[in-house]
Amino acid sequence: MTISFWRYSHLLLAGTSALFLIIASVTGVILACEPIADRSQSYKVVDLETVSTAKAIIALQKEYDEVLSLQVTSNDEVIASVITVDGISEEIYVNPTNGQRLGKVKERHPVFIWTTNLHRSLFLKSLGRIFVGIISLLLCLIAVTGLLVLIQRQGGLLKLYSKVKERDFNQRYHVILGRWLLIPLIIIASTGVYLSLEKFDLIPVHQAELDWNKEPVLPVHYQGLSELAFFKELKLNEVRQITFPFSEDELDYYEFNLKTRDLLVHQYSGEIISEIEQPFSLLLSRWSFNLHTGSGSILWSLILLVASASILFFIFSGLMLFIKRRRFSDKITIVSDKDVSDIIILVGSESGQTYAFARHITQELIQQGKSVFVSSLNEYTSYKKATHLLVLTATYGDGDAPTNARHFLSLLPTIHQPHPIQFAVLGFGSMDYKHYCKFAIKVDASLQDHQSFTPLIPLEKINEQSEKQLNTWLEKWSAAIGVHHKSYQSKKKDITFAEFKVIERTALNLDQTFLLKLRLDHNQTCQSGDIIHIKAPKTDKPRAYSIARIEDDIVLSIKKHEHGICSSYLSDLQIDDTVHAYIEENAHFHLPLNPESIIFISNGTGIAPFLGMIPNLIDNGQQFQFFWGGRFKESVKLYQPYLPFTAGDPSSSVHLTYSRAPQQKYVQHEIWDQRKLIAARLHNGCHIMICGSMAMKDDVIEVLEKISIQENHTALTYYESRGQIHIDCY
Ligand SMILES: Cc1cc2nc3c(=O)[nH]c(=O)nc-3n(C[C@H](O)[C@H](O)[C@H](O)COP(=O)(O)O)c2cc1C
Repeated sequence: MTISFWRYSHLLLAGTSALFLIIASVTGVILACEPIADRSQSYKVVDLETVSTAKAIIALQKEYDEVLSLQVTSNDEVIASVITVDGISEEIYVNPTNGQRLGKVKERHPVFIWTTNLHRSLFLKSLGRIFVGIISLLLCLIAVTGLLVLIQRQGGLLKLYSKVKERDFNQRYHVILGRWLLIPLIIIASTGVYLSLEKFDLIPVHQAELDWNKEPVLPVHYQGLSELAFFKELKLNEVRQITFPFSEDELDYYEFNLKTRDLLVHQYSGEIISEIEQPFSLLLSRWSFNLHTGSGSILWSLILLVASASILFFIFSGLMLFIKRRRFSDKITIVSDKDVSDIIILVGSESGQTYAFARHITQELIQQGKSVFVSSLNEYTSYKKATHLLVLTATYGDGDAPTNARHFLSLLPTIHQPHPIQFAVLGFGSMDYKHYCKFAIKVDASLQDHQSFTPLIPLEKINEQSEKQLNTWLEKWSAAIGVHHKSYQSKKKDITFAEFKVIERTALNLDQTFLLKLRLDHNQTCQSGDIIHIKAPKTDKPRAYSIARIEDDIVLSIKKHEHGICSSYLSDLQIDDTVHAYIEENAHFHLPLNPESIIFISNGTGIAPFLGMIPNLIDNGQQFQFFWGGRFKESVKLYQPYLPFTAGDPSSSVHLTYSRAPQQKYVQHEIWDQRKLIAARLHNGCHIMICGSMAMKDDVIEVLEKISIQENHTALTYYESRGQIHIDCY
């Protein structure tokens, strides 16, 4: 089973039972205090191993008019039910060696009685008890699935207690507390389930009964108890309860309930008249009770208290992690069901900006009571109830589709729509490219040709995510489908350029490539995968480069182009020079949170973000595979100071290929050679990060597609829709 399966099960179980677990946890904490409070005033005065039952019985009979029973508590205190010489009947703690009264047995505090009722049945009697039993079972499953996630995450059972790699507070302590408290939690939950099953008579009990009609065999000499071997030898520590004979009649016996057996004993001869072993189910029930309530052990009560309180922390930190994962996910979660939605939004996006706009429209429509279904263009299919289709798509390369839209044009003619649908296409692109919004144009033309689709409004193109253009289009489209619209504001922060000091610049290598190390200012937060926009002097447009974050610096890998103004300017920089730039967050290409493993694929300068990510993974002991394609064997030397492996001695997780001599291999060929490993990793939830040229990306995606189908019998779009593929190409 994969980690994601167990993680989803863990999340689902916790999500459905969270409210009740909070009640169980708070009441559990209060109830765990009861044995601790009881122990603060202990009536244990002697070591029970040293006191014979003969001594205790004689002492009690001397001190009181009548003794009905004697009970030994799990805290080694002795309680006697007596009638005093003044004729008062009471339950008291006694000193078993002399029968002296130590204190009256108090009633339970009303707070504990109230809390017990809430904890056991939510004040709903039998129905509540059933409910609580089910919640206990769910807690058991949550703890077990949590343990399985933990075992897989730590790399096996034996590494369960090895160093915790997570840095995020909630994540880190979810794991640390989890591995210490899972066992107590499993015990609390499973004993809770057992006690519930027992309450509803679902545990078979074969209880034999003591035979009161049996006659004694041994002759009676009327000796005192102190002369009878049975009473002399049996010490109080083995006793749970003694019920005294009702009268002095020879056929009235002592009834002894010991730890594992029950006996009837003749009061004058000490002969065992009848004896039964207690059934295993009864012992199990007693253990369950003690383990669940902490009765009898102050240490265990404290562990129960901490474990119960920890449930609150697990719920809180789990919720925080869930929210964080959702926030970090660069895809919109699928809204509603494709076959019940009126409006279908299909997105074609590579770096996630188009999704931001899709998210805005979806939220607006949902707030107005519309049912909306959102997915990628690759996931195009039939829609039973749809009346409107909206396509939002970027363009890449030579007017090509973004990766998550590459199948749309071939899928379109093959799928039959049950009803006519009105469509609109909005293209996202940049006028800097020769084929401005060309893919959106192709999509629009294909939909026009399809008999199921009729245009609602003509195709529009948005240059560089222009908010002004977006809002004008939004007004038109909203009016056409009859909804209100709220203007769109991208969450991009205001751009402020800053000065970055040059710390290091390498010489050009044989590929005309060099590394530039810049110092970050204290206020700048960024991580590997973000983009730096650098403006060369006397130019208007900044150039974008992917960054590696290494401690307080960022490292860029730059290829000097013959007529490239910015790359030439950067290649001439000296130490302590400054560059004018700003950093843009590129969340969709950050290191995924706690991935099972990662496959890094890049060529040329696309290696840059990975120079910061790989050392991080190695530090955390996480699994990775690294594929890089360069031109010559010497090409990788430039990056060696940042890679914790050497070019000549690649470990099994490092795959370097060279397109020129000696072996003439491209990165996609090496990926194909490693297909078994890649397929297995993908299947287990591994993330793939691709950075480099668009041409390399197209070839790599083609090979991954082939591997996915051939080895896993699954289309690559399946892994894409689960957010496992991250692309940042240029
Ligand atoms: C490597 C690269 C190639 C691009 N090619 C084109 C293109 O051929 N035509 C175009 O109009 N825009 C092109 N663009 C611009 C993107 O389509 C545009 O930035 C879009 O808003 C990105 O949306 P996304 O973040 O959802 O992928 C290209 C952008 C990049 C980075």
